[in-house]
Amino acid sequence: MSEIEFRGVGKTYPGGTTAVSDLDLRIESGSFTVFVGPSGCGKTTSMRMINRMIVPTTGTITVAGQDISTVDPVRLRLGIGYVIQQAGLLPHRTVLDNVATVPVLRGQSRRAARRDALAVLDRVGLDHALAERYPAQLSGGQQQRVGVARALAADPPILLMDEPFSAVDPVVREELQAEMQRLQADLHKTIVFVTHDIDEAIKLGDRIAVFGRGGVLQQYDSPQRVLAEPATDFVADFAGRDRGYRGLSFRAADDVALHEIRSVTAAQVPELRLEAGEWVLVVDDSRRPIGWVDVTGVERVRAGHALAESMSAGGSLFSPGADLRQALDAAISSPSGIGVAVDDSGAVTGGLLATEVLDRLAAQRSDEDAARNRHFFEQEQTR
Ligand SMILES: Nc1ncnc2c1ncn2[C@@H]1O[C@H](COP(=O)(O)OP(=O)(O)OP(=O)(O)O)[C@@H](O)[C@H]1O
Repeated sequence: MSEIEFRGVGKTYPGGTTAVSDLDLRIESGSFTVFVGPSGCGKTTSMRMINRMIVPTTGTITVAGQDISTVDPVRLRLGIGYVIQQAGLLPHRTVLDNVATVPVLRGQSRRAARRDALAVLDRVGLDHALAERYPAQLSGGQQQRVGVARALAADPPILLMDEPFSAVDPVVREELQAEMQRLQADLHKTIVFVTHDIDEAIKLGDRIAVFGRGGVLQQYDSPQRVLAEPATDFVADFAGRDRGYRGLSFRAADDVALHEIRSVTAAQVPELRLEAGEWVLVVDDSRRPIGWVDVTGVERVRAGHALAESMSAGGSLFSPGADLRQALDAAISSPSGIGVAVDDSGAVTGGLLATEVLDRLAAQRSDEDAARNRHFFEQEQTR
């Protein structure tokens, strides 16, 4: 068990800045908790008080029921992995030795620690070929993976992650987020993750703690509830005007209708007879989508231009198990207005329309509103 609890915790720095005010928070063992909020609202300070890098001014923090102010900080930190932005790797040690650092410090033989480190590299999706490189010889995303591997190597029950993915580009960031979700599904660590990005918080967190100015906790709730029922105007503002749209990611899209899509292979494109405004999907031999063509595209191909230059790139795809947000994204990012649905192998299974996705949303919401209002009318009658 590795539950973390803050009771009446405050931190005022020597200069007089109050970074955290009267924080009460219980982080369940095995949960993924995200501290989110704008810059300077005390997220990092709150996180660093968990491993005693920062000492609170008031209040108590317990880990697994034990007041951490009574635990030797070195011993405490052996059970708490820590991942930071830019990975914080030792520049003069190889990837493998970086990952093996803490186990060696804990007394494991170097040979055994290096062997185990290789297994951890597998866990975080890093090729063994990278093991003997130095950090500077890796991409930003690879460095972050090494940072995560190093934190996992000692198999600590708790993992603290301070903006670990904020310095990498958006595509790599999504990959790292997905990797984290996969890892957590396997490992069930108690993870505390700091970010200022509400989308990252919603994606990763089982629970989100939204911090506001002066380090005041505004809401501690599931991502769904932070979006649907913001506790304060600050949370509503921070979660953004498009929080209704973000909330679509919690709605299943399995009942959205799929229509047949008109599709051709690349070889068939020159034969197409299209009206203005008509679109046809180009697929490969395994029926995987390549792009869309309209009448202009077909004319360009006939005039001898390469197909790749004549097509319009497809939008995002709608995969099995995806939610309403992905369904709507697929439809509105497609040049034809038709979202492309694919199966697990990536082959086209049909098309979906934005208007029908919105109809599904309206139907789901009207059921929920009816259920809420029924309760309201019952209350009226019993008065
Ligand atoms: N060592 C320090 N001495 C004095 N003030 C500090 C110190 N560390 C942080 N602060 C101040 O405490 C407040 C909270 O900082 P903290 O880093 O916890 O916020 P944060 O929410 O993590 O912000 P960011 O996202 O920018 O890292 C800020 O006003 C900051 O300037």
